[in-house]
Amino acid sequence: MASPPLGDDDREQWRSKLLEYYSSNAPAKAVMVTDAMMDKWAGKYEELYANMVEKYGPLGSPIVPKPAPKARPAATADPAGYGKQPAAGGKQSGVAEFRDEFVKLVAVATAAIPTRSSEAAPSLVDAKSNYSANGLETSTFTLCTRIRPTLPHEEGRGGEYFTCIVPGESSTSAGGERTEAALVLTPKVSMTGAPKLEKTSFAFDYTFGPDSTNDEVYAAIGAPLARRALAGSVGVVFAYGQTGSGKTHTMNGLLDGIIGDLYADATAEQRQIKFSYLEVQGESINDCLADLQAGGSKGSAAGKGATGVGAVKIGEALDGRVMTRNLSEHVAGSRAELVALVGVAQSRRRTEATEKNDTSSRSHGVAILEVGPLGSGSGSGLGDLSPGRLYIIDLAGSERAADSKEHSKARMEETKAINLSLMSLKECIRARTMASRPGGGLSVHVPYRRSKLTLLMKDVFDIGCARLCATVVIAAVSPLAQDVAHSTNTLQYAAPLRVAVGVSQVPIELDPRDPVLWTQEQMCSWLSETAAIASDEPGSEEPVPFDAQALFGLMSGMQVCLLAESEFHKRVQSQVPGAAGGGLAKRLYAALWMLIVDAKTRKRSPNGRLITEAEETAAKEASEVERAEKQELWKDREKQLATERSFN
Ligand SMILES: Nc1ncnc2c1ncn2[C@@H]1O[C@H](COP(=O)(O)OP(=O)(O)OP(=O)(O)O)[C@@H](O)[C@H]1O
Repeated sequence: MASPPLGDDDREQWRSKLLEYYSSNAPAKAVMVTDAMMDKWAGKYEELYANMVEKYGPLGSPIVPKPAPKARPAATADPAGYGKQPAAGGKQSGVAEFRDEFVKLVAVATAAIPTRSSEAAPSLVDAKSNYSANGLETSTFTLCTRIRPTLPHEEGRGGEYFTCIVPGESSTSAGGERTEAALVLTPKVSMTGAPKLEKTSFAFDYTFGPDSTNDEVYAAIGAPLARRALAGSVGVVFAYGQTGSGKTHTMNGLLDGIIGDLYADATAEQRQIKFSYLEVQGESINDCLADLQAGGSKGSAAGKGATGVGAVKIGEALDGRVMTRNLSEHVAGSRAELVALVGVAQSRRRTEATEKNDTSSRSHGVAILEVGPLGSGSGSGLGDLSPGRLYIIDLAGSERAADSKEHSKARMEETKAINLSLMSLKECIRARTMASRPGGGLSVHVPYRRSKLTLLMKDVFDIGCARLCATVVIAAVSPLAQDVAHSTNTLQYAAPLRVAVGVSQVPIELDPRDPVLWTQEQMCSWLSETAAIASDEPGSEEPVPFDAQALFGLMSGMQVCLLAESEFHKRVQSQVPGAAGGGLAKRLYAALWMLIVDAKTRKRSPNGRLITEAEETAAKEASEVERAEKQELWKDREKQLATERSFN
């Protein structure tokens, strides 16, 4: 006969039953059957038992309870923070339900924006030209945004596929500087359930709207950069934004136009155009043309992906220039050759289908064009013009955590690497912007060495960089409400980078003690003096005959600083053979190295002025005095406290 069911007041019998249950189905929890627990559940033992069965299964058939889902840390797949903001709309916000109302509200809001003149965009880069106090042309930053059109497959999809980002009004400052806004009309559903638009305006040097063509973008950005490259300066243009926002479309248009202009130039015959293409994936850099012969013909099998065949090394030279090792350069004799090279390089870039783009670039693609005179002594009449360089950078698109949720582990890692490098790019942009503000300058640290991508773009971020560099940043955005959070994020980060003409440039005081800046004569006289001092040192043999002019006479300070140590030794020893020459070369090279390091680490005030040694010593002494005064004050205070305590 079955024993009668236990009543809730059979405390000890319930205790045994619970112990038996836990020992069978969840042994680790058996210790929880204590008096306190029995007290807590007094009168409700039946309910407690039922809860246990639901959680751990019937007696003798344990089930393992599912752990509570853990929130995925944002840093894993979304370090750029794109996933933090909820997308506009979605089921929660109800934007899609009010689509028709929102479309009407956007139409009303945009009707109020004055129509723009139909003139083509001005040459934006030239408009930013500026001259510093010493009369030298300064580097420029030009900041644009491009709002792509709604794509055919997005038309008629309903829901949140409606436009909410448009070109806004243009305005001209008292100083005559013109800006153009990108207007974000974020759809929101109020607490009372009413649809409303939240307006945010971001100022750019120029806003290219959905109707702007690649030709228009080229005329404003590409043509002036091509002219500058032909004149021997450096230009960098990069686009960033969400995946599928139109970066590749824009950069390809720019590259096509620039190539056309370089070969259409009247002096094209006397110039040599070299092309390289690399892709950056996290910390790996791959040469996309590694297996091609110089003429563009194909060699062995191509290495796809940023490993193996075309692995490129990147670092900084003594004079601060960014140097690449193992990156092939291809001389393109004609426009057709260059177009073919570009085609090969781009076809090798890694692409994948993403939530937003079927052929999404999953690496940062960097096209480098070098434009120089056709070899020395060619009679080109181009003189000693140093080669111009253009970096045309098509960044991989950022993805929100929500958009990458279906990715495999490898793709998640890839997204993480892309977002991390974009995050360090953003940090550099932010720091560089702060440095451009009055009072910012050289005291702001721009962490461009933190990632390979930003190191490659050193000319853009190095505040102390003496090279003339025209930088153009294009913030690429989708116009759709569906993407509004991500687009706002892109605009938000880009907009502060716009710096007014005349404000951005910190006049850099040239350091007369920096050997990189010395003339041939200065370098030769320093080498002669240092060699004489070296041979006067105690223990040195007879003074060694050393003629710096004969060895380094035709070289500028920078050229001598760039010599490899072995080459430096070879030259000195060609004149002073044996151990004496070896010792001299060693001492001279070490002294030169010290000068370079000193110059690189010399302190400057926030306005860029060099701090003299006397000032540095005075500042140090002043801080010692201040510290001593503080210590005295502190001692007085302690005495006072001790007295107060003795009274109490
Ligand atoms: N201004 C434009 N006019 C017409 N079509 C455009 C425009 N911008 C982008 N598109 C189209 O949108 C799609 C996505 O553009 P694109 O591949 O350039 O995006 P992306 O930002 O480079 O994306 P990802 O970062 O994923 O590589 C392409 O089909 C492209 O042709």
